[in-house]
Amino acid sequence: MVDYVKKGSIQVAKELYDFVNLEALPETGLDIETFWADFGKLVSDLAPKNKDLLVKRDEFQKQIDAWHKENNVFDYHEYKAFLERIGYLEPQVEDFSITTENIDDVITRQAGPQLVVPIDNSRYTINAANARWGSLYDALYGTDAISEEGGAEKKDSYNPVRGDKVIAFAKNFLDEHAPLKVSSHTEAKKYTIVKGKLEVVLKNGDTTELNDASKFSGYQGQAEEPSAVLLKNNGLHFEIQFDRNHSIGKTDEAGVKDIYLESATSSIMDCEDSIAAVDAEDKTLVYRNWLGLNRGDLTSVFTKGGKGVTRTLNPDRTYTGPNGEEVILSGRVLMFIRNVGHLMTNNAILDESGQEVPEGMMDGVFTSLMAKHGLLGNGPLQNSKEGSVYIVKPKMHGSKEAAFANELFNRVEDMLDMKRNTLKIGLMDEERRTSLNLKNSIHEVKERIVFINTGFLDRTGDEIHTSMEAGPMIRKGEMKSSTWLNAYEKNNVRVGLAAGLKGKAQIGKGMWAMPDLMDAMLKQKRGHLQAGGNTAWVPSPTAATLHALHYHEIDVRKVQVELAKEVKDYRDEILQIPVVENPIWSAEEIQEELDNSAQTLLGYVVRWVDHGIGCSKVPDINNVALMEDRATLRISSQMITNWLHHDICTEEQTLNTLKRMAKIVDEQNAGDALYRPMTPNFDESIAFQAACDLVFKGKDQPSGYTEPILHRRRLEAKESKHVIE
Ligand SMILES: CC(=O)SCCNC(=O)CCNC(=O)[C@H](O)C(C)(C)COP(=O)(O)OP(=O)(O)OC[C@H]1O[C@@H](n2cnc3c(N)ncnc32)[C@H](O)[C@@H]1OP(=O)(O)O
Ligand SMILES: O=CC(=O)O
Ligand SMILES: [Mg+2]
Repeated sequence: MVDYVKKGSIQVAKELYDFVNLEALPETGLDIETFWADFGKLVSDLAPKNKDLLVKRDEFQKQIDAWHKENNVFDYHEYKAFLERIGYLEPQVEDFSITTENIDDVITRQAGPQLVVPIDNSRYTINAANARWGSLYDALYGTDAISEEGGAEKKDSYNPVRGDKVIAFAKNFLDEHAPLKVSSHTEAKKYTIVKGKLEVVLKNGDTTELNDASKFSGYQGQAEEPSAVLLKNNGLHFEIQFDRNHSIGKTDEAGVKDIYLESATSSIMDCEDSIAAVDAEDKTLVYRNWLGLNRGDLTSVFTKGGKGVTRTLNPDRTYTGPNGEEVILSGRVLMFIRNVGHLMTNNAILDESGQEVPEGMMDGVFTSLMAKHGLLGNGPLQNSKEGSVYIVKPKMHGSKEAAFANELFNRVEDMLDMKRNTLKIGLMDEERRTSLNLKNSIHEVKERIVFINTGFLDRTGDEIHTSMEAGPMIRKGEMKSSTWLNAYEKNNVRVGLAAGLKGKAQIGKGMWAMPDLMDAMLKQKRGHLQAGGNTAWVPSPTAATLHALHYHEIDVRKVQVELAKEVKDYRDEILQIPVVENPIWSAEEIQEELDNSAQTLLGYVVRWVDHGIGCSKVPDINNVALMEDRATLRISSQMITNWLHHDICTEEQTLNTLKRMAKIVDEQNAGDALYRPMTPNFDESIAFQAACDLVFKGKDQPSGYTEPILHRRRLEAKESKHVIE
């Protein structure tokens, strides 16, 4: 039973109410009574509009379903005309340019990795905030970016053969991006600063300097024996660090102990798909962490390797510049906060008729309130130098929903006494109706937009669900190379550039969802920059450091200049539905696809429902660890639902597959003492029931979203004490 406090027209769960009154409102200049009265008014004014937008989504889906049922023979021109007629495809607004102001340099002047982190985990969240800088040596040594061939295996103790490979890679990086006039960094014996210039004494006694002296940006320590030299390339910094007493530094003739890269320039603190927040208790934790991040005083105390660790936010980094001036660089990422979308409600607050209020409205108000502490400088650190708050809004369908977000943000600014457009918006392009109407959607938020991003995972889920009645979908692995997806990626960049995002806003690319495959990421993720993305998502700080290498290789500003010349309307390609007309899959192929989706689905859902963990590394059937979140779950559940609906597989086969895979997932988790197996009593496992719901009731889920089922089942698990803390 939730303990509520009645406050005017609304009821607020006591835990959240106390937190807001005692921790969040003090020092903001806002009055408690006025705040809650304004919140009640906001809900009564905007909740009905929110509801109407969701009704519109359902109406479109019903119309599209009916059209496919009536039109067995697909005629593209008729299909498109139908989408225009019902308003799903909107008439496009005239050309325009965005006018956002007060944007931090990270967005306007830098291209770099964007790290996403579940905000309910303070340890990871602080780590993400500090991931602005990362050790290249560690990132290479600890991952498959360096192969184990030739005796370079990772061992319990330091393996010098592997270490040498790491150093060779890193010195090559220096030669590529801060080359010397003569010779190579591998030949360096000493680095010194002479008359504001970097001088390098070589092993043969000669002295050389940087090919491009302007890359030298500062140093730490003494000019004649610096402890770090700061360099810059393509707008990103890196440090060569020296210590002749360090275990690595003493093996290097120049005393180099590491190379530190500016890594994640920005980070997304996620209240959405990577967390499980279903009630006031969970939401309070989320908001409390965000408050600490904005004040700069968030701390996490934990045990690692048998040792107690207290993790705090890093300070800025200070250097002496080439002319003796002080140079200060941020020690932390620029933080965005991803709110939830317009779909869900949460029982943390009830409206005048006892209904749960829209969770997106709660997030809008509370995440902005917490950020106000940063704007006012209430703590030791500040996020934005420009006085802006960066909110990512996911899962919006079309321009009317973007307009609604804008209206909500206006109202929140008024309520929190913030200047108009203090709240910036990152618009996720991850639903079909937004991709098709992207220009109009950007137009609705043109004074506050700071990023668009192709959330291709949710977008794939929406692709499957929207065209559920069109036929059986191609296999999951084929989606990435399909016509619609490639056109969607290109369209996002093209529309963004045409709307003037270059130099004003990020054009972001999606997540690298294989956190352990760093070699593959190094080989593939430069494609995001070549496609015009000036940021792209990574799942971990290590991935951020390695992905940063791509931004040294490629100057995205130049790529964007070229891409901006292209004039093309991709919407006809985006509308190519990825169905198979005459499926000829063998029984083995069908079973393989089912096994694959069922395994990752169960592996993710069991941790969500029983443990409240919203983002997990789950092995697929080939034992590759995949990052699973609600968006990947949306794909796997909708995939199976689609094949069931089109009789590619049977209910019995699917249930048997789920049961068989549950056993495998149980075995994979056998080492976890807190794990609650799904087998053999399937009926008693709430997690297994959730998985079945997602698949067998998947067709009826709004836009194929997984949140309604997950939330309901997690609440059930919490109530029945099936929860594992
Ligand atoms: C479609 C979408 O919406 S994508 C966006 C949602 N996805 C995400 O947010 C992905 C975020 N990533 C994660 O949650 C995690 O990296 C996972 C779940 C994928 C893997 O987590 P784990 O199995 O614990 O990772 P692993 O054991 O390899 O590494 C743990 C270490 O890395 C750190 N770490 C891992 N991921 C992150 C992260 N995203 N941010 C900060 N630190 C991280 C941890 O803090 C920990 O270090 P510590 O012990 O010093 O604290
Ligand atoms: O939010 C990201 C996605 O791919 O979905
Ligand atoms: Mg998404």
